Amino acid sequence: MNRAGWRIVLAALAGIAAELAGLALIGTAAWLITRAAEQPPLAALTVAIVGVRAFATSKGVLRYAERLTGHDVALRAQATTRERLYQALIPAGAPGQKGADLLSRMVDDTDAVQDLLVRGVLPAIAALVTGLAAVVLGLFLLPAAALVLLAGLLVAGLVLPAGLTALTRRRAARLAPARAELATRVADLLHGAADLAAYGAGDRALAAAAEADARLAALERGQARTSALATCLGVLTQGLTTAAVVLVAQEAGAGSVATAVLALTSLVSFEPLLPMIGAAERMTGVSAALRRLREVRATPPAVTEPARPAAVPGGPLTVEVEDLVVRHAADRAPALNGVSLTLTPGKRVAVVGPSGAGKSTLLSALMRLVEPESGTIRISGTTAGGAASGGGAGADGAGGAGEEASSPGPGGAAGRGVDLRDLPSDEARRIMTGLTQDPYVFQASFRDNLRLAGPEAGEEALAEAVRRARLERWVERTGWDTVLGEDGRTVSGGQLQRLALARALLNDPPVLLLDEPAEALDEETADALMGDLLDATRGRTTLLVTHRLRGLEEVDEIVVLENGSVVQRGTHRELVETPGYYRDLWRSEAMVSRR
Ligand SMILES: Nc1ncnc2c1ncn2[C@@H]1O[C@H](COP(=O)(O)OP(=O)(O)OP(=O)(O)O)[C@@H](O)[C@H]1O
Repeated sequence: MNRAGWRIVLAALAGIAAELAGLALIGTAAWLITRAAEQPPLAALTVAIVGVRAFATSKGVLRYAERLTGHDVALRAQATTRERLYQALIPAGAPGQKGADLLSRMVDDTDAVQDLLVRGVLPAIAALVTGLAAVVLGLFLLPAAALVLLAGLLVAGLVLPAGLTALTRRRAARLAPARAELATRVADLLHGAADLAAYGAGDRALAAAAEADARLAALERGQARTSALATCLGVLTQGLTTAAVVLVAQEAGAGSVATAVLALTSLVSFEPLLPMIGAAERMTGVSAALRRLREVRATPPAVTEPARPAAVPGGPLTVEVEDLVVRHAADRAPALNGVSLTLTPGKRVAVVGPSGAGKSTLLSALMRLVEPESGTIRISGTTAGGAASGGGAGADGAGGAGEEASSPGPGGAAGRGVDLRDLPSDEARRIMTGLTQDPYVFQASFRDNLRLAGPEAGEEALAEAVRRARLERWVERTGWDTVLGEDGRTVSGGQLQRLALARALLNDPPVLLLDEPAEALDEETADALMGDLLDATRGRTTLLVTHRLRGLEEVDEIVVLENGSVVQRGTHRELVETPGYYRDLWRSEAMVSRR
């Protein structure tokens, strides 16, 4: 048995010992009082007096030990569960559950693991052993009374909890949707407050939330009534069983000492059992919580990690995308349908196309966030194996455009570099990463928000990234250590985009990916940012996804995507002369800027 197993055994033994000490205390005390009433010589009572003291003291000590060991086991189990959950969530592509639901799984559902042990398994074992001990004692004193006690214990320990569980299950089928509905209504109220206020829809939304609240409250009241009734019936069973034991004992002429011992041990043997009725209700929720946790853990990761990871080729890297097909769901058309492009060291490629064309999907595939259905992404360097040197691929002049070298890793094909699928996904993201479509601002200082992309970065590197992202004036005003607000709400869209760009520049990956860097910026700022960005990426292997065409004269190749396929490719000069999406967009941009 492992250490966790031994800890559970220890906690269970401590719980059993504490309950048995309680039973023994009451049994001995009952014997002592009734026997003392018969006024025997003091010597006849000495052992019982010592026993009462010993059981009273040990009961307290054992109860303390039980709480200590039980909670130790439960908290450790909870920590392990949470750790496993994090491990299931870390791999690329978090499971389908999002936001509030995932948070509730992380917090409430993992608490259920603690309840399972502290309120379920461990007390149930102690209650079972105590009940058995009382019945065995009864068998020695008066078998008929023991049978009465056994019947009472079965009603309180099995029938009532089973009945309550069945009723709770039935109600849970209505409670869970009602809870989810209230949570959704409240989330809508909180997150949509501005829109609700803007269109005067706040009262309606509030009324809908109040209705959902009333429905949930009614269901919960019903559940509370059922649970209270079951607890009452448990106490009633305890009283009736004790009375029945006394009657049976008197009927059988058991004598006052035996009657008192039987009556009081019967009464006490119910004590650990009664909380099990309430626990049964909680356990219904616990089993649902455990099922939800299993669901998260069983969610397959978005991409498969290689069994034998290949080494990242060394030197400036070339990325070759060939006939890439990516489908987000089996029943949907492919988001990318046979896309090919090559990024040689120092080359800058822009990907443009209408909304939904598959631009972000292409970046996700390069970052190993989605698994391609077919096609390949190959990475080759100028030297074989080893870690790729970080930053500014091509900056040292090595490996000009089109230059390739073999980099035979264990899973790589010699001569043609390695397939991206043969690299661990975090390695893939170390060599190819950058600005994502929905950058997030953490509730932390500006400095820490930036350091996310370079924990080791010194002050100079931070300042340089800030300067290149044209953020220095804002940082001067707000300060490096200003904590950015919840959900980044103290940051404007433009500042958020610049912060994300600063992160990408600070991280300085061998292949820089930029998804809509000028998104949400006004024309003037967007132009300035794109100008700076194109300066900052000169000589750096870059894939730039953008909606704006201004500045693209500078990039080496432009790829136009439509419906997941490449419909045009070439330089800016070539594309503005060719009829198609690019020329149309270029003309409409020019018309807008002339106005
Ligand atoms: N996680 C996803 N699950 C299902 N479908 C998705 C997912 N991500 C994208 N899609 C679908 O794939 C297609 C391509 O989306 P993608 O985000 O790559 O386009 P895009 O060109 O980047 O669009 P935009 O310019 O609006 O960001 C769209 O039809 C989109 O609805």
